[in-house]
Amino acid sequence: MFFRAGLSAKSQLLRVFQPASVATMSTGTFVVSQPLNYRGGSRVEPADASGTEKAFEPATGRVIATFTCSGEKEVNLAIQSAKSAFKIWSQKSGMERCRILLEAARIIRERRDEIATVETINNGKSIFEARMDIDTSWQCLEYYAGLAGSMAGEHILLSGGSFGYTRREPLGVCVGIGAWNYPFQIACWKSAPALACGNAMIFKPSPFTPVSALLLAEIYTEAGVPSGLFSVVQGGAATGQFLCQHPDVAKVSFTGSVPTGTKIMEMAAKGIKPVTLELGGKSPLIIFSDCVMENAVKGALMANFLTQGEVCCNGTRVFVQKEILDKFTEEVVKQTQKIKIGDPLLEDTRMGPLINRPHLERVLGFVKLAEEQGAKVLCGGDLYEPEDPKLKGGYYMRPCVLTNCRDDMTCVKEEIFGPVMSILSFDTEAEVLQRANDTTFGLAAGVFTRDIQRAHRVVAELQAGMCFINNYNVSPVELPFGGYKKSGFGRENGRVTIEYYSQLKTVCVQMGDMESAF
Ligand SMILES: NC(=O)C1=CN([C@@H]2O[C@H](COP(=O)(O)OP(=O)(O)OC[C@H]3O[C@@H](n4cnc5c(N)ncnc54)[C@H](O)[C@@H]3O)[C@@H](O)[C@H]2O)C=CC1
Ligand SMILES: C[N+](C)(C)CCCC(=O)O
Repeated sequence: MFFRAGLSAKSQLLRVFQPASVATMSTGTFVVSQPLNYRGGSRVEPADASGTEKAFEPATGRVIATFTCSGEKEVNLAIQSAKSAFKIWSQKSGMERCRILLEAARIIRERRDEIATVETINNGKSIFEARMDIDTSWQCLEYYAGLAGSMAGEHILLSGGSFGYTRREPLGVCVGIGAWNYPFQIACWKSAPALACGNAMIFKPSPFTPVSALLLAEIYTEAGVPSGLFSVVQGGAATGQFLCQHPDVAKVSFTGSVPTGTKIMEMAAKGIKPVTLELGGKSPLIIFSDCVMENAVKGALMANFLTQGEVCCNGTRVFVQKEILDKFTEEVVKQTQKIKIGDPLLEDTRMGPLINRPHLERVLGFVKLAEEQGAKVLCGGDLYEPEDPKLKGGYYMRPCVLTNCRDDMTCVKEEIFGPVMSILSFDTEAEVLQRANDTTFGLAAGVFTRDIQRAHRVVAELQAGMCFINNYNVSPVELPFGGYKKSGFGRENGRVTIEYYSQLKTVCVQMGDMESAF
């Protein structure tokens, strides 16, 4: 088995990368038998349990791992171990941390295909996309490695030669809680800035996708972080609560749904802990009639069908200016029907299965409801049955384009988190802006137009944290990402995220004798 679970830290250091093992991986073969918790620099079985979970291969419906959810004792042990590691790590200079993070980035790059393969097997996204995710993962580590050495405070002169200065200090033990749609990328987008700032991190993946975070933990160890600095605890809501409520946890960074985000914030409020919340969305994509049609069509597909549509920032409300509605719709349907669905490990597949059966049924339910409410299904929205017999138990559907949509329909108001695009038409810029902003979410938005002034005028009015002009769903790690309104707050990526993983200490220095009111 290619998966090097269970090797000691030492033998991992001696490990030689074996790309041949990746080549032998195919859909329907992978099983994980090693522990999926990572603490103190190695894989461990949790010290106590609050139930068990099964992880699936969505392409086939096979169980690939059965694991124990961590109880309070295990969470406490992980926090203890993180606290010890924090003592060592936080004393290192930024340049020392930089070197280790760069080494981790290098290892991820070297093992890109292997990590992408694991991601595809456990999540279902195409291998083509998974490789892109792994690229934005190592790029994130590289980016924060670069910033680690240049973190600095200010020096402020005061009267009489006195002065003050500020120190940017780490927070301590941070918790990362992830969703299942970008398991490895989320773990990197949270841990890279956390570690760069001198923190330790305990990461809890979604129980649907427990596997790839372990590879990251092993890579950090191999790169030289102190043992315990990055730990993985597995489990669902109960385990997450133990983490969020622990008094020794300094910060929680969460990616997931709005209802869970609310609970996380409530728990953090009790301990006065800062939180970063990356929540859901129902983002607008506005296509003006003066767009470059070919680009706008590509944009609409990128905005809706990456990772089977299971993307928080997807532009699922596609507003098209009336003059080009028919032409645009025809072209979008044509391109959507060409998307190759099937075994996600095949090189030419562009859409794999959804994450699990209940989610597939939920997404199909949204399509049915849309039809009942008057929308017209132009393509897809039904089950896809691959010919390959080993894929029969998988969770596939055809990507769907809906037209005749109205703003009050459920498919236009609620996050579907599946491959379902709703097309709406509009007349004027003022009208589309009002409709685009008429949502409690505010994660992302997109505009396609050739009119440069209109593009900037429109994005200035859009109530969304991440706006795209003439592209969509690209993720340069240099750019901050995060939401407005109920899509959350705090940011991931970009320079600003340093502020979310550090705290500012002010030091006020008296040079002469001090004065007193007494
Ligand atoms: N803004 C963003 O970057 C993203 C947002 N999302 C949102 O996430 C949702 C899908 O992801 P899911 O994993 O189903 O979301 P979820 O909110 O059910 O779970 C997310 C994570 O929180 C954990 N969790 C659940 N209850 C908890 C509790 N009470 N305390 C602590 N942890 C708890 C889960 O085990 C999981 O690891 C979508 O609705 C989407 O809107 C997903 C990906 C990215
Ligand atoms: C990588 N990207 C931009 C397509 C999505 C990132 C946010 C998420 O985790 O859903």
